[in-house]
Amino acid sequence: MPGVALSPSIIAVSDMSWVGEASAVLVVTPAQFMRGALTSDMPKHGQPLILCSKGIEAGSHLLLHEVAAEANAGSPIAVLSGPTFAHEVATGLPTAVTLAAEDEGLANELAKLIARPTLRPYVSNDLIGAEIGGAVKNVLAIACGVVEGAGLGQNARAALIARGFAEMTRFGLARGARAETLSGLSGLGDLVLTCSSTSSRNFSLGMGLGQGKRAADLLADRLTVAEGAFTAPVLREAAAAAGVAMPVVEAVCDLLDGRDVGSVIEALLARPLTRE
Ligand SMILES: NC(=O)c1ccc[n+]([C@@H]2O[C@H](COP(=O)([O-])OP(=O)(O)OC[C@H]3O[C@@H](n4cnc5c(N)ncnc54)[C@H](O)[C@@H]3O)[C@@H](O)[C@H]2O)c1
Ligand SMILES: O=P(O)(O)OC[C@H](O)CO
Repeated sequence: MPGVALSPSIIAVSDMSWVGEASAVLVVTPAQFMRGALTSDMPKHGQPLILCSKGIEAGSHLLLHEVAAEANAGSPIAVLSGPTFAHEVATGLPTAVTLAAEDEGLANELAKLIARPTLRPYVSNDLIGAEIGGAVKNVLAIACGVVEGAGLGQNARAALIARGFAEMTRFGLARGARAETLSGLSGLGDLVLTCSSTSSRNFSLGMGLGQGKRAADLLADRLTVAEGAFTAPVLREAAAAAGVAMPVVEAVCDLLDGRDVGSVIEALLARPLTRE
């Protein structure tokens, strides 16, 4: 993040043994590397792990708090998620987030540690809901970027946000999330943010797909992660396993697999009419 100075209270180190000095650990590797980072690299001192990454593990279909519990048994786990473009948080623009932990006492303690005059955490004990909102919205943001890139209009984007939220809710409820978490900051809040801005890496990946570029070329050019590209195929499998229909997610998978935009949109619109 060029041009943004680190707070003097943050010390950047490359030696993981420093983790022992911390009162809590923010875990921020891309989702698919979280198990590896927690298993092999990190000394285990039993401090709370605050998971900030958004995704579902490939193969196991586990949410990241489940991955962390397996990789680092004994550490208390919390999830920090919500509408948080990093450059806005870093420059002190007002931001609100969900901070979830099974033990609400822990969530309250961590909220005090993390809160700043312009960063306001709301606590929850619904880890599943907080994680599913963040993981699913990344895939839906790709879809909204496609709409922008292909010039499909603002009606289409609003429809995708609303129907995408219906998919997020169906999948979340099937996996044990609470509806009010999905309609809160970490679900609907983050969905609205990432579906409306080119600051989102997922949205901008979708824009490229909508302009007819190949997913492999777009991903090869990136310096930072667009999690939705990795979550989409995992989510498609996990939704099938849970018996949940997610047509927008399937359409994103088809586009990432190289199908052309016109035929994917046509197929999405040609599905049988149904109840809202
Ligand atoms: N950037 C944001 O605005 C933002 C906001 C909220 C949540 N997130 C989530 O945070 C996570 C990380 O996002 P980011 O923007 O920091 O991504 P990034 O790609 O900029 O950085 C990820 C970090 O993980 C490291 N890393 C990459 N591969 C690794 C591996 N195999 N083992 C260990 N470390 C590895 C990278 O060196 C880098 O320091 C994602 O899940 C993202 O969805 C990002
Ligand atoms: O740039 P994106 O699409 O990864 O979005 C970043 C954050 O998840 C927004 O909350």
